[in-house]
Amino acid sequence: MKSAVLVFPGINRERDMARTLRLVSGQQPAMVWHTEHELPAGTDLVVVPGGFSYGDYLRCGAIAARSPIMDAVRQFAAKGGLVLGVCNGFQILCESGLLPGVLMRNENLRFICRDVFLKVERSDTPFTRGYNAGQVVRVPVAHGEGNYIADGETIARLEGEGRVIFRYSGPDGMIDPNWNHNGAINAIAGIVNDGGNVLGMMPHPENHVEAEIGSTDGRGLFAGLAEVLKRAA
Ligand SMILES: NC(=O)CC[C@H](N)C(=O)O
Repeated sequence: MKSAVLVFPGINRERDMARTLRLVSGQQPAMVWHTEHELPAGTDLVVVPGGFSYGDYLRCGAIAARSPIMDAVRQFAAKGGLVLGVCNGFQILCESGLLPGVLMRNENLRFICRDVFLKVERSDTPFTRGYNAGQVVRVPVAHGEGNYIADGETIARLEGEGRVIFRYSGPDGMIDPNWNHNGAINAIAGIVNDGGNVLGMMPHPENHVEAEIGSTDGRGLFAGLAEVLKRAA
């Protein structure tokens, strides 16, 4: 698995992501600075990590989305390359037009940092092969702007085409406003683009991959990706 982790000023989760990618795939990812115009040759997975790019000024991810490297990511994605965006990475993918919709301030206007439950809606994507459809996983969130929204037509299309991959749920998989900590429409926690090769999600699966840290529930996402890419190689 030849992965590339993008790095922008203010990003702070890139090392957590790189560590997880190395742990699960055995291969060290390339760290790619935002001013680069090209991805390393042979890249088969681009990861846009979490953090506070440009101090969240304007709107989370809005400035990073205009970085030179994002043109290369757009070209990579247009050819079917796999792109994963986590938290600020999800915000950057929305702001760069790679995913529809936008992440607004959390409904309670507070920064929320805690574990949440996620229902995995589909297991037949390259990102969720390590899970079963309907499985509930526990992963952390840490965001101030995780409240996903899009216009009605876009939401209907995402739902109709099965592109909502993760939803905030209760531990039993129940979708209920009480478990939707940020107020996202339809409890949406993660979506894919129309090609199914770009995934954005607010929670941080990279932080729950080791039993010593309390949970390995995030591991399935990376293990599934590593398996898909090993098979393709
Ligand atoms: N952990 C993160 O990536 C946070 C994203 C963004 N800075 C927010 O607060 O919403």
